[in-house]
Amino acid sequence: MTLPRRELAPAKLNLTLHVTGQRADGYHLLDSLVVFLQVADVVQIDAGPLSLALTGPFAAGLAGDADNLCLKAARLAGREAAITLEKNLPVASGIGGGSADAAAVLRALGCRPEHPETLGADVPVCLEGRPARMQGVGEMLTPVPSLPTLHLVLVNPLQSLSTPAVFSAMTRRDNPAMPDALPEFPDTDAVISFLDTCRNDLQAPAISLLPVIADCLSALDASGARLSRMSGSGATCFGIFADRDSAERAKSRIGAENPDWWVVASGLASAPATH
Ligand SMILES: C[C@@](CO)(OP(=O)(O)O)[C@H](O)COP(=O)(O)OP(=O)(O)OC[C@H]1O[C@@H](n2ccc(N)nc2=O)[C@H](O)[C@@H]1O
Ligand SMILES: Nc1ncnc2c1ncn2[C@@H]1O[C@H](COP(=O)(O)OP(=O)(O)O)[C@@H](O)[C@H]1O
Repeated sequence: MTLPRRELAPAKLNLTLHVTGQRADGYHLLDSLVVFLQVADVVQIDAGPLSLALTGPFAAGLAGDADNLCLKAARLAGREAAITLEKNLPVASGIGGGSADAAAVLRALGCRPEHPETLGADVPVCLEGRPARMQGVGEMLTPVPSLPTLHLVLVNPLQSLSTPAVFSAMTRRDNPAMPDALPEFPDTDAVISFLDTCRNDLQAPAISLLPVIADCLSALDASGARLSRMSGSGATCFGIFADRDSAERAKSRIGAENPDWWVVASGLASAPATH
């Protein structure tokens, strides 16, 4: 391994998130179409004893403590590493930043642990870094038909929401799964037609706890999104736009009208080079 080594930690987006049941241990069974975005944290690994330095706009949202998922990942890999994390993604926001960071550290260290899910339910899918259907509690991954270029805008109100609290606020836990076979996605219309038949079952409970999420979705709709939805347990919402220009215009408009929100335009990430 040549050092320093730099690895992107792309944001994870749940285009769909069906909650289909609950295990005896309380964890919920999911059926989710997951993609990865160009917007990303960045992990750098240098030689040295295990340490973590934080930079970037959301560094202050994280204590650089032993619980950081970057350090947990290096410990799981059994490796010493001086890690620098550029934190560009808002923390605890439904786009898997912590899981993405852990996966990026494992990729940078060339480590494929047997049980990456011990770091978090989203770590296995982030380690793959490719669009996937994610089932079980995150451990069952199936590759999905290739996706067209998507023009997305992400909106987060920068108010925190606890993942366990959102799961607890669900009124129904045995919702229908996605169809057994996913369709082909030749273009954006095909993606949107399919997504229109799907849901994020955590969206309504998240809005009941944090009503501003409904305002994020309305802002995306009012700015021309062809589809808007929440990702993960929130609070980040995404809109799919017809082309790059309309996505950029929507980003500028929503950002100008809501200066306290995090608003970015992003396409899909390419799959990680190192694997
Ligand atoms: C909901 C999802 C969907 O992709 O995304 P995020 O909102 O985190 O981005 C993930 O499954 C989250 O995965 P992750 O963030 O790794 O969850 P964990 O830290 O393992 O779990 C946090 C807590 O959420 C609840 N939890 C989580 C996952 C799951 N399938 N069922 C649950 O009930 C449990 O109470 C658990 O203790
Ligand atoms: N490197 C990290 N980046 C983000 N969160 C982290 C990290 N390490 C630990 N955490 C903790 O993990 C939790 C989940 O954060 P994150 O993965 O960003 O959100 P989500 O699971 O909603 O997608 C947060 O409460 C945070 O304190």
